[in-house]
Amino acid sequence: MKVERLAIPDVILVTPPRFSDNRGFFSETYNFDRMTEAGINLPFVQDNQSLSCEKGVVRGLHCQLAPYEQGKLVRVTRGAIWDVAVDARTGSPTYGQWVAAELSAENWSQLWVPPGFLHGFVTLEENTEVQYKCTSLYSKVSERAVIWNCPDLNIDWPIAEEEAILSDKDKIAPHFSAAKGWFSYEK
Ligand SMILES: Cc1cn([C@H]2C[C@H](O)[C@@H](COP(=O)(O)OP(=O)(O)O[C@H]3O[C@H](C)C(=O)[C@H](O)[C@H]3O)O2)c(=O)[nH]c1=O
Repeated sequence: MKVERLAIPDVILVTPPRFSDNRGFFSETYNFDRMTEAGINLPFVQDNQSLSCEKGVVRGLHCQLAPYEQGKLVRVTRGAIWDVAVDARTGSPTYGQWVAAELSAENWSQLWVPPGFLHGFVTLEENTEVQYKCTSLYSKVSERAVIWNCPDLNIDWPIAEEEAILSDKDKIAPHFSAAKGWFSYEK
């Protein structure tokens, strides 16, 4: 399995092997030993799947506060996304910095977004299906959001603001300054 630590090294891009033949393909999309070797070693308790019908759908930037902070292992089974992780851990040397990767059904890559990060993506194709494993259960009361195009973060989204398709909730999310103290950094 290909493993790449991104510019924020706690965020890891993995690409499991895919075995093709005349019938199609087979892939172990999650293997505990291989993911542990790659540095993704928290237990998962919930699988999520979302379908975004249009190109330009933006979901995020979201997280859940302790004790429900979530690590997420994100993959795309149809279409493509530009997946973003923002370091929200107060005291981190990369606090307020972001990394991104294109995940698609074609490249088969998965992104590990650790607890303490905000997560969001924009779809690059219509009818994009995203599946992700979470290390904590959903807790509506623990959910927090930061506006996707926050000027404090300066994320280089591959779409114009006017093209973004957002939920009502995401349209009114606060700036990143609201995230101070949400998470703390442990070396
Ligand atoms: C996240 C979640 C949502 N829901 C329900 C709550 C709403 O009735 C409905 C849609 O939720 P929401 O609009 O928050 O879905 P997204 O905008 O895709 O949120 C996700 O977007 C970004 C990319 C994330 O990383 C998070 O996993 C998550 O916040 O699903 C549940 O029942 N369980 C859940 O775990």
